[in-house]
Amino acid sequence: MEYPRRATRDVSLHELSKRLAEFSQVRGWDEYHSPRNLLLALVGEVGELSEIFQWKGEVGKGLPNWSSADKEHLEEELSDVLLYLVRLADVCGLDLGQAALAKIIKNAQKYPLVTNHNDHHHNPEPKLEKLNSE
Ligand SMILES: Nc1ccn([C@H]2C[C@H](O)[C@@H](COP(=O)(O)OP(=O)(O)OP(=O)(O)O)O2)c(=O)n1
Repeated sequence: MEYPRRATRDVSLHELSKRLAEFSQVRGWDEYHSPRNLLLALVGEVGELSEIFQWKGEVGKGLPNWSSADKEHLEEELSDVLLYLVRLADVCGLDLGQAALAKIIKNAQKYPLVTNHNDHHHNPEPKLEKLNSE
């Protein structure tokens, strides 16, 4: 695949869930896709994802100097993690998209924005009360 890529349509977690359910069903894999097995598979893929960054030192945003092949490999491992995560939530009967939105709201309540009016021009970045209090 070439980089940078054209933006295409948005993909929903529901769509991924449906595609994964069908993928498993037609292969007769449903009995193996238990919550525990999927969790272990997820952790295994997180390990493979970590290997890509292992020993590299800090990596710049946008992955400067990475080859297309390296970026494609990263895309595949990120996808494996996402797909097992989405499948895990689905077989648990949970709506991961709604849960994640609810969690973002909860996070915002836990870490409210604190605007420092006196220092606005010097430091326009919003401060996190939680970090300041630590
Ligand atoms: N029982 C399985 C096996 C695989 N997959 C799907 C989900 C993952 O997206 C991908 C994982 O496939 P592999 O276990 O073959 O892992 P890799 O693609 O990482 O291959 P490799 O470990 O050889 O790099 O296939 C699945 O849903 N259920």
